[in-house]
Amino acid sequence: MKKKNSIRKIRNIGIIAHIDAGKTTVTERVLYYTGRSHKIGEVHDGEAVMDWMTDEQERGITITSAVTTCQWKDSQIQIIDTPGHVDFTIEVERSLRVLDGAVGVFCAVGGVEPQSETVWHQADKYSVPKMAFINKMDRIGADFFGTVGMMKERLNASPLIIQLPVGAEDSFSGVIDLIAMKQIVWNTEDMGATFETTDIPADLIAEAGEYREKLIETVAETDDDLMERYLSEEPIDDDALIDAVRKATIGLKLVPVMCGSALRNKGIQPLLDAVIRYLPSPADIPPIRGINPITGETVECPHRENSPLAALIFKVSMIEGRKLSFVRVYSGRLRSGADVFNTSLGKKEKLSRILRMHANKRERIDEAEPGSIIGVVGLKDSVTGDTLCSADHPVMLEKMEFYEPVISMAIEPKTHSDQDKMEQVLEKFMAEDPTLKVREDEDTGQTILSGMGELHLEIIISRMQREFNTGVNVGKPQVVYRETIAETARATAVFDREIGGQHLFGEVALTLSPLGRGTGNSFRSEVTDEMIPPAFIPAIEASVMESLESGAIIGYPVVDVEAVLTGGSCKETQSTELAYRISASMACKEALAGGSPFLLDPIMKVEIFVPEAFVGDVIGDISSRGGKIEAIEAQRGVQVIRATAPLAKMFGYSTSLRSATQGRGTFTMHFSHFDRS
Ligand SMILES: Nc1nc2c(ncn2[C@@H]2O[C@H](COP(=O)(O)OP(=O)(O)OP(=O)(O)O)[C@@H](O)[C@H]2O)c(=O)[nH]1
Repeated sequence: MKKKNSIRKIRNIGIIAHIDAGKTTVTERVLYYTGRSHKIGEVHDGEAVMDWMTDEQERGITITSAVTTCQWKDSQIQIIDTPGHVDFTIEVERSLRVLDGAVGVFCAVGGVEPQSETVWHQADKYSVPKMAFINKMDRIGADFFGTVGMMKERLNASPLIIQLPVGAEDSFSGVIDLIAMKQIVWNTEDMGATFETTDIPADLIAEAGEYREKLIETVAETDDDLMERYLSEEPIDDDALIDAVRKATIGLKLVPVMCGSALRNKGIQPLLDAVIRYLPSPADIPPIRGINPITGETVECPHRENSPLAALIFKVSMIEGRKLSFVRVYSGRLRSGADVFNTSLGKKEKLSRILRMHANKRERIDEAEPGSIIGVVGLKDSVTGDTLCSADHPVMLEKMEFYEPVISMAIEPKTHSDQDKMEQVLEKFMAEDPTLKVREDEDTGQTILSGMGELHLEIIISRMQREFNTGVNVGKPQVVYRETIAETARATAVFDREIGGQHLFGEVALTLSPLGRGTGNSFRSEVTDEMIPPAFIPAIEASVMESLESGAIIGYPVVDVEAVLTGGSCKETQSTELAYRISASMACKEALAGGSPFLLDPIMKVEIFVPEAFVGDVIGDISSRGGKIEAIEAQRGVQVIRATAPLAKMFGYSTSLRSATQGRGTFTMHFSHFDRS
């Protein structure tokens, strides 16, 4: 039996980093030193424990949000893998929601690079307390203070140096702990598993003293008690200092900075100690709030075992044909074998197993306490974003997001044997990813994949090929449009025919009128019972709604149209549901064609982060793409340009932004709404 952890001993953290800063290597070392992973899988050997998807290894990006639990001293650290690419911002944001703190890993040579700027800003948006680890101190050109400077400049962070590097590049041997005022030097023979704590060498005493003074001064500025003691020159003990650093970190006032070299096995153990010391436990952060779906009231879900259950599914994976849902428990306990209520689905689901995910094994546990992040087997219909709770205390933790797949791509199996595999693999992907849609094109019979962006679909295709050995031919990515009408149009259709020896009759008169953008479609009946018997109205409504799925121009779904059933007739013995369905569909198609139909573009909400000097060029480029600038504001040292732009004009934008900003600009892009471009 696993030792039970008190909630104060849990740390849920994410590691945020620019591609190549060493996130995987740091994570690997953490798993190694915490004793759960027995072999260090170097990234370049393709054996890293976290990066188990082939695609990630080849592309060098991390796209899963799996969680890995490890034990450090008497605490439990749960590492949530945060993906870093813009096309996956929904995944990034979802993982930022379930973690309580983050460690930013920076390369001591490259410093703060654009991609980490974006994720850092997102973490700021979610008020996530952070620490920084300046990695690769062994590399030529490693510059600890330069990187700290960039944290101020580019992230507008308030770094708090709590360690100094000893030596640099080849001679980097360890760190000076400015709180304990000791030197830590790593042994090289045992992969850095052991280290020695010594007095600070004479030649570094002055520098260490100076930085300790700065440390106390900076922390004192955030803490009145400490400031008083500092000003009256009272001695400040380590515990008081640690306590004040912890408060300032959790209060988002300071970012403790440490350093090391993950590859050379230096700096990881103090980093783990600092995660426990300075980053919050679930009990240190304000309780999450949800909505009671029945009353609409706000419900607080404190991290307490005796509160009603509230848990969030933040990722679903199909592993070996089984659905594994990753869940964060906020309130109450999740018990294996128990029924839970899925608020989003409005029904009960059975939990068959709860698994604690370690790097190299899954451990079955009977129950999960508040603050736990675990894998759950048995939830059949639940998807990412759903809330689990108890039926007598319903709560919805996350607003249902409305995903609009905006890019589609036709795919077909390469060979006959790929056909069946393709269907199975797509089914698996859809179970994992609520943003992926698959349908068959009625005219061509091709399978059409739709998703959130170009890269999203590209990754799906390459996973099909590499992980599942399923060959597919793919078409060009296409924008998914919507259709609507510009003016009111009326149509009457009569179905009057003999089918299978029976005479069928139905007459329907329909008026379609344009509605405001974003209203959706609606249906209303104005007919009397004599014109059309009420029993047939639901069938007519269903048929009209179905017909609106396919517009008159290209066949994209029709939106923002009001359909009014204005007339019709019946014949007592001949009118049937089928006849009304057919006539309603005919009338709808005719009215759509007569209402001056036009296409609506997916309009994207674009957020671009750039240094001041490039703002003019970026605005010019966005405007030439038909984009509209909504706001420009300074945020933590960079300019944030918020704009909307039609997706069709945003293909290849990342390349163009990179070249316009010497690689400094980054952006995120989300679907906003459909409109005329
Ligand atoms: N010299 C040196 N190289 C390092 C260090 N840490 C990581 N590396 C190397 O840097 C490269 C990138 O490291 P990763 O751990 O894959 O970086 P990452 O941030 O996970 O990168 P992605 O998976 O591409 O996002 C690898 O070749 C590592 O071996 C370090 O401390 N010193």
